[in-house]
Amino acid sequence: MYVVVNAAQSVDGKLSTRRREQLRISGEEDFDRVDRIRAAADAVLVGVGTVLADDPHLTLDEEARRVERLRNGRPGDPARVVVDSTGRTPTDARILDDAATTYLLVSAAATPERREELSDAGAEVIVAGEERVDLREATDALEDAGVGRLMVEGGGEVIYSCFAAGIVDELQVYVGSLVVGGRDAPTLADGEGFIEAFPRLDLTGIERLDDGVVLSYDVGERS
Ligand SMILES: NC(=O)c1ccc[n+]([C@@H]2O[C@H](COP(=O)([O-])OP(=O)(O)OC[C@H]3O[C@@H](n4cnc5c(N)ncnc54)[C@H](O)[C@@H]3O)[C@@H](O)[C@H]2O)c1
Ligand SMILES: Nc1nc(=O)c(N)c(NC[C@H](O)[C@H](O)[C@H](O)COP(=O)(O)O)[nH]1
Repeated sequence: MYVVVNAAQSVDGKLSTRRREQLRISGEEDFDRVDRIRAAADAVLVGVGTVLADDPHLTLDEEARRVERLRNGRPGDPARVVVDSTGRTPTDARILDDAATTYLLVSAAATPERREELSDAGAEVIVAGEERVDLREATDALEDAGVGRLMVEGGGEVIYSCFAAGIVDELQVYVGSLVVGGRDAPTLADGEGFIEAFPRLDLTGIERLDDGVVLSYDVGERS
């Protein structure tokens, strides 16, 4: 499976404010770029923290659907995926509407009753891991379900875990021209943090978009 991570951050590396409210960092041109990455993916993944904070829909806008998906010969929207150990995704979350298939990656910590409620709400529930979701096992299961290209849209906890699991091939970061600050505001990679063997990146592109810049990287070995 090929995994591309995309996020928008402030110049000081924050994905949102310390209140974890959705913050518009991207401009129109950057949201169009995000749509193109979504369109090229078989599935778009977020953490349950993002679902609870933003209630995202994760579908394509009309233009991207028309131009990108049909051109790739794959009409419709990519699947949506939530990393959600205990199944905290609300059954009325926008991500569980019938606009596209939605996989909920839970762990053994999600009760059978909760798994059933989420299946009844329309989710395809995949169990991987004991406490937290085991991302390697879960992405293998997604690959078996036909997901060859996965876009990870955040948030910071999940992006860190994807790097820690060694599953990221490419990173695209939009750096918006603002300072958010706050030691408790989510950053591009939260989690425990690396203290040795850091993921090393090869810078493959720099592009000015709106008032900010898109940095593109291929992900190399940890060292
Ligand atoms: N600017 C952007 O591009 C962007 C993108 C997405 C989210 N956001 C923002 O990020 C914030 C949410 O990010 P977050 O870091 O709180 O949450 P997150 O979306 O990264 O979800 C993290 C949660 O997922 C669950 N989880 C289960 N297994 C896990 C595993 N193996 N690794 C990591 N998490 C696992 C845990 O409950 C954990 O708390 C919101 O404020 C949202 O607006 C910004
Ligand atoms: N690229 C990008 N720039 C931003 O300025 C911003 N705030 C996000 N945030 C990503 C987060 O995951 C959002 O929840 C989804 O972008 C919402 O997706 P929908 O529009 O509901 O499909 N992403």
